[in-house]
Amino acid sequence: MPARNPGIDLDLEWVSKVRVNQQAVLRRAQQIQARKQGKKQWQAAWLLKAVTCIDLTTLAGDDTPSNVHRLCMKAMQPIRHDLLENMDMHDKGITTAAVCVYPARVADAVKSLKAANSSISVASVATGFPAGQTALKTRLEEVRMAVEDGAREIDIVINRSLALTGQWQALYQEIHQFREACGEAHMKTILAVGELGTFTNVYKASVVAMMAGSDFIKTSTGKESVNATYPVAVVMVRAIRDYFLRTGHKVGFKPAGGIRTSKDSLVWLTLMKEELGDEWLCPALFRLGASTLLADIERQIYHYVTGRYAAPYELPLA
Ligand SMILES: O=C[C@H](O)COP(=O)(O)O
Repeated sequence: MPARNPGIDLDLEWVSKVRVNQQAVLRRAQQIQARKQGKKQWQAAWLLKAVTCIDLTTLAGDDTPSNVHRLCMKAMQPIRHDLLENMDMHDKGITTAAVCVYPARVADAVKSLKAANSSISVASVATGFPAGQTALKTRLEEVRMAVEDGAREIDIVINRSLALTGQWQALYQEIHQFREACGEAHMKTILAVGELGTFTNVYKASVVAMMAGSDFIKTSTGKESVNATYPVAVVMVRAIRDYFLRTGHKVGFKPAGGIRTSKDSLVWLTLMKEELGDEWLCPALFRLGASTLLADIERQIYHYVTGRYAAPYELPLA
């Protein structure tokens, strides 16, 4: 893991001067999407890289200890052993980066992973996920409880109301308090970009979140009507780059919500490589928040190894 982002004092001058060129952002996003992707073994290698960056997620009202247990087992062995063996990758320790669950399920995930002797991180959403519309005291307590239960990563949601009304100082203070409540746990800050209205607001919220000490900035909860899109990602990764150039602190990026296909994952990796460079292409600085993406990646790997697509019973997924 690179050194954590300690944050900096709120720089309101930087925030107030931001203007985003919408046409340029849309053009850049189109260029990235249009890039030709590698085939065969190159594609398979990129897909395995994507697997190692997944926060394998379940965030459903009907989550139980047993489906969280299955999720953990899948995170530990994300691709069928014989397929990895065929690619000579079976002894490379390929797992997903983390599992991501609701706070009430953290203890279940920690227990399952510990029993299996796994060091995969448990991440938990918190702070009134997904809307963030509960009292600050409650949101802070939720972070502390998830950490106490063993979460090593906390995905907080921002108070969109503060961002939409331009209360950047109040937003900075809230995020700063969440960071303190996280203690040693890494903090990913979810901007819920689909509810921020403009690219300019997305850029402003990104830099405020980083100034307040976020280790990652994350696009979405997966519950908004618009989640991770490439144009919005261009705005966020440019903010990460600007923050790095000004402060020397590296902040990670996590697109999440609606990322379902292998092709999507390849475009996300391309975006990171082209915008932030190879250094950001690792689980310490890049995550894909996804509940169903892994199924498609495993299917594509199966096809690469066997030359045919698997029947549903051949690749059971958690
Ligand atoms: O943070 C992760 C997202 O909630 C997952 O969204 P998804 O179910 O659309 O993959």
